[in-house]
Amino acid sequence: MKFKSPPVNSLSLEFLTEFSIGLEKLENNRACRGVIITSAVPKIFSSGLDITEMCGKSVEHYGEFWRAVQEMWLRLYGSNMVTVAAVNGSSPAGGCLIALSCDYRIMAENPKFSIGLNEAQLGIVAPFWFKDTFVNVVGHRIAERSLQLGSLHPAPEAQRLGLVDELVPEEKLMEKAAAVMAQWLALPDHARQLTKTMMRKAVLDRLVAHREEDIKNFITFVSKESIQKSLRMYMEMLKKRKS
Ligand SMILES: CCCCC/C=C\C/C=C\CC/C=C/CC(=O)SCCNC(=O)CCNC(=O)[C@H](O)C(C)(C)COP(=O)(O)OP(=O)(O)OC[C@H]1O[C@@H](n2cnc3c(N)ncnc32)[C@H](O)[C@@H]1OP(=O)(O)O
Repeated sequence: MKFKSPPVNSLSLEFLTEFSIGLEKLENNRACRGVIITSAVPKIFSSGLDITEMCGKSVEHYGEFWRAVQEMWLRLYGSNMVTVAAVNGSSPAGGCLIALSCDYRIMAENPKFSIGLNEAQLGIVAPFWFKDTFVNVVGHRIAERSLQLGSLHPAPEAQRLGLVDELVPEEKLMEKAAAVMAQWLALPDHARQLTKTMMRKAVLDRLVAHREEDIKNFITFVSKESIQKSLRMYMEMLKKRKS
């Protein structure tokens, strides 16, 4: 799957819906045992959740949007397929969540590309299931420090922390991803799938059990005037940085 929503592959409601439908179709296709996720937009894997979806919209819209974010994660993190992220550009916040939800992460070895859960920098809080996914990849201490600081880690640091599994030159990224996929697909599906479920089930079940409460929390949180102000200021900062 190649993300192609220029300029920055931000995860809008429409993008998330299409992504989830795409994953569902592949999941239901018995001929498909694995998926490599990458980007067709130069230098950007995904800029994370589309901030405009969280600014100045109705309570109903926030609810619909957050359900789509949850749905995407439940499908990807809970997928029976082998999932490999070929991270060929920067990947903040929701973009990082997508990579973290895969079975294996390969990143282009460009120090200008960064990845991490930077929510704290926007004045918002990564939800518990973002945090759980992160902890399952890098461990509690690294996740705690990185989340509190809202760190975006340049590719070499991301590899040192275990946030990505390996770095390769950008031109070799897809070749490497295909080799990793072949290695993982060499195992019997049922054994690999049951093992994956065993490792991820508790974290998935926790969101399933608290899904409606999580949506309510998101709506309450994002509707606060102080949070709206932080998000607006962040968007302005992005625009100023450009000019
Ligand atoms: C205790 C109670 C707890 C309760 C908790 C309950 C719920 C939790 C609540 C909230 C959690 C919400 C979770 C959010 C996770 C997220 O994903 S937030 C998004 C974070 N993303 C970012 O910080 C990335 C911002 N973008 C960038 O850093 C850069 O754009 C880039 C990706 C590095 C690319 O840089 P580049 O120079 O190439 O491009 P530009 O910066 O010029 O951008 C082009 C264009 O795109 C716009 N844009 C960029 N990112 C986004 C985005 N994420 N959403 C929307 N729009 C984006 C940018 O503004 C430019 O627009 P233009 O000026 O109009 O051209």
